[in-house]
Amino acid sequence: MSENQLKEKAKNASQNAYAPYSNFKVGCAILLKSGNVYTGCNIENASFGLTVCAERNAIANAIASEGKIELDKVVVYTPTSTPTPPCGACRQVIHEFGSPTVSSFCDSGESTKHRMEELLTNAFNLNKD
Ligand SMILES: O=c1ccn([C@H]2C[C@H](O)[C@@H](CO)O2)c(=O)[nH]1
Ligand SMILES: [Zn+2]
Repeated sequence: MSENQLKEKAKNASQNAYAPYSNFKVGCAILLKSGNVYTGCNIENASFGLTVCAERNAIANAIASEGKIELDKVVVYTPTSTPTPPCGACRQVIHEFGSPTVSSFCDSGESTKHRMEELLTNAFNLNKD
């Protein structure tokens, strides 16, 4: 699936966001190495800390359907005038499932594209022996 098709899916997913507190509806589409695509939106909670981002919900959706996953591309839509790459928590969770490209786009049409290593340098890993 093309980057533009992934953008369309991410923006569509944002329409399902539950964001009554921030009114900031985010959507995410992820392309797996398997070739399949999953989406997610942010889901807020009255207990603010329980809010889950669009990116992590997309990953949860993929794992619920496929079990083991490997991320190829992550595309995020935010309702902003400049592209907004994922928050730190999402970067660490994306890192858990591969080293995808991460694209962010917004309402101005502007977009950014980063490799995971740029977004999360020296990532935390459990290097047990
Ligand atoms: O990477 C991010 C950062 C924030 N949000 C959501 C969480 C919250 O509902 C709203 C404002 O922070 O945006 C995401 O979906 N992804
Ligand atoms: Zn996040």
